[in-house]
Amino acid sequence: MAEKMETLKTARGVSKARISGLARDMARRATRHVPPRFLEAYVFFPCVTLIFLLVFWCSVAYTIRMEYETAVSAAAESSRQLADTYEAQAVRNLAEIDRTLKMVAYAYAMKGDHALEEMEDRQMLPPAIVFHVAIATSRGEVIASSRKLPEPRVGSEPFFKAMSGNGGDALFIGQVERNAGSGAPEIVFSRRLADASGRFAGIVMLTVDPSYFASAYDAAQMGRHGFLGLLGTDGIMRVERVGDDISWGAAVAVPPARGVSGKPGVMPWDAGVARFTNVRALHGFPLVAIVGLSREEALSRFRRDRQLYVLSSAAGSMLLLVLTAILSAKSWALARDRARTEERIRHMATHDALTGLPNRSLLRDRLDQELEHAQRHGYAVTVVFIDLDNFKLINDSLGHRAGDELLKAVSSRMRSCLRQADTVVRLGGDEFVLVLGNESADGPGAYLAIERVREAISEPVELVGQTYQVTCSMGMASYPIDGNDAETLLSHADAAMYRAKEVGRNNSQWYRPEMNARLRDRLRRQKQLGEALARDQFRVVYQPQVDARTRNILGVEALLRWDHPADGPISPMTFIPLAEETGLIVPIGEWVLRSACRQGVRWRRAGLPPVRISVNVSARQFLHDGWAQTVASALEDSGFDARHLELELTESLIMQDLDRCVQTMKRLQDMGVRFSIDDFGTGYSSLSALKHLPIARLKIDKSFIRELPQREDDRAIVMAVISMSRRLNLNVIAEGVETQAQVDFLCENGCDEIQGYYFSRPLTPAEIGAMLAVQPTVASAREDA
Ligand SMILES: Nc1nc2c(ncn2[C@@H]2O[C@@H]3COP(=O)(O)O[C@H]4[C@@H](O)[C@H](n5cnc6c(=O)[nH]c(N)nc65)O[C@@H]4COP(=O)(O)O[C@H]3[C@H]2O)c(=O)[nH]1
Repeated sequence: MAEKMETLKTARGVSKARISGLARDMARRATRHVPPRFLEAYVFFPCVTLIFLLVFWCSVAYTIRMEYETAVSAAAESSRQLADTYEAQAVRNLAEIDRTLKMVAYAYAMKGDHALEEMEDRQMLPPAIVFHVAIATSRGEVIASSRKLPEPRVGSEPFFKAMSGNGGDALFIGQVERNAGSGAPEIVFSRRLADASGRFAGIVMLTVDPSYFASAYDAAQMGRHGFLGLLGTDGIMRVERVGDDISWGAAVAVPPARGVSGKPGVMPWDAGVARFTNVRALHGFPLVAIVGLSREEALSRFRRDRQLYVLSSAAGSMLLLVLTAILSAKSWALARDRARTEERIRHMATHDALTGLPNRSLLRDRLDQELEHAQRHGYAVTVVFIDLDNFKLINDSLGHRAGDELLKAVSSRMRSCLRQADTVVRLGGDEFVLVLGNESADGPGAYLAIERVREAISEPVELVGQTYQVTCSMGMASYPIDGNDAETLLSHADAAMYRAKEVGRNNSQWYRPEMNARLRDRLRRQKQLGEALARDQFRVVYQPQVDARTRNILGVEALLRWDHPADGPISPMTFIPLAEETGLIVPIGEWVLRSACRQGVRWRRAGLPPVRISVNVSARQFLHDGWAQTVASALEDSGFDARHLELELTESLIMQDLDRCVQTMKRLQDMGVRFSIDDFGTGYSSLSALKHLPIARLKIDKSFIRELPQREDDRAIVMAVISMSRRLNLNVIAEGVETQAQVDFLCENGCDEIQGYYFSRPLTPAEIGAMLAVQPTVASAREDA
């Protein structure tokens, strides 16, 4: 039974503890699986993407570089091959021209003036459409020409002058000149003619259009900006061709004999256009062949490919960046949600779900921090244990929802009357702990704060439409006086709180060393109390309630006794509050009720007159669901007449929840059960409320009887209660009557019944049986019945 009670009592606490345990577990698990920050997808993806893009663009740059070098070397190679071809072609053409001049010179020596005519007839001359061959005398008169047009005199021409002087017999290649007759540009190749004695006899000339030497220009290979040219070693360009443009006569510096260019550059004849240029000195001729390929054209394909490559790579990179951004954004959102969930779980693990206050698991952290701070700066820290006095009752009677409302209200009041730096913790149930830090060791701060909290808690609170007042018991322990560490301070504050409860609730107690021993005792008692029912250590004694006039026993009050095997009899004043607090009063009270009912039946069966039995009922019992059912079952099981059963309720019990109380009372009244109000005068019963209650008797508390008849105010109260009962048509009984004077006073003032040591102490059932057996009549009891 005790176990069952403990289970009932802690059911909510356990489930809350289990929830917060679960939350802690979830928090642990959640944090255990959290990857390091750099492995979070929203960091990892961009990093991997950036590294990938870096590598990718390095490889793009490398590939472009390689492509460029391939394109450059291909262009250089192409330029070299073209130069080879051009060189060979130019040398062949020049050699042909020179051979023609030599043949004409020979024929002139053999045949005289008709040599040219004869060679022409024999088709020994190159095609006249391109080449013109002529012979001039030593005076410069043209005496034979393959050209039909009359040849001008050439005596003044530079080539003639050059030949007529000491020119030797080498081939002379003139500069490009305009023909005096036709105006067409021409290059004159000439050789010296000598007479038999070797004197200058004239010259043989071959003129050709300079474009003849540029005809090798192949636009398919050289593009529109390729360069093809023949440069005289005298620095005068004989012909140069760029695309379709042919020109001559430019004076440029003569390049090295064999210039091979692997790289593009701008040569003196290039007019700013960079080219892959190859220069070849023509063997045996005073000429240099030049071939140049425009860099722009040679690398245009590479440039196109490069652009395409860069654009497609950039597009790919952009796509990748966009995808990464989307993934990262999603992952970031997920991570943020997860972080919020973790935060929520962490909060759940460290805070109480109902009140939002820090819970037990955070208490140690906060307290340790405060102590560390206090040790460093010489401050005091006060730990306050708080337990609401009537919480269990309100929770049981008004329901959990009202209990929750009360806890929330109390929590926010406590929070609002403390500093931000102070900690308010809900341990579970109706237990709270305050940690008041930063107190100067001898200042009044903690006292004032504790008083503020006590007052705030006891402010009236509205629950299910009614106003209630809740008080609390507080226990305090301070660093450094009462302990140096969290463990000690908490246990000392707890012990002080228990002391506050013992002293009578609604008060606060500072820790004193002897409290610990008391607390240990109390816990031991609590455990023993839980086992007492099962070990059959309880018994019930009965105290007679006698008629004030006739002194006949009208009823008996059932009073519980606990015979502890080791400690002897234990007073109900000690163990009943403990049983109420732990909830054990419910099964214990039921046992008393059943015992009393059974005893009543036993007396009847023994042939004794019927007697009223009053049973004390505590609030927790009475407001417990199913109490009426328990009474009905006790009556039925024992067969005791309900009309002889009286339940003693206290004023405070009734006032806790008047409506509910009235409801239960009415149900029991319908069965025949009666009620008396115990300890009348000690509470604050509303008289108008009493009028509506199905009450048979008022019991004047013994505290008003003790000093009767001497004390005036007690006299006044007793008389007032008796006269009020008269008016309300209620029976009055005085308890704790010990003296004749008290009896006289009560009788004189019309008290109906009397209970007290004056007549009898509480007795065993057998002793009561014996008393009843000798009693002449039990008129009142019978009347009542
Ligand atoms: N000084 C003095 N005292 C007298 C005199 N006559 C009777 N008493 C004592 O006064 C108490 C009367 O009970 P109570 O007011 O209901 O007060 C009771 C009642 O509140 C509680 N109690 C006892 N038995 C039960 C029980 O079965 N159920 C519940 N709920 N409470 C119980 O324990 C309290 C104390 O019970 P007890 O120690 O038995 O103390 C009894 C009784 O022994 C007298 O002339 N002078």
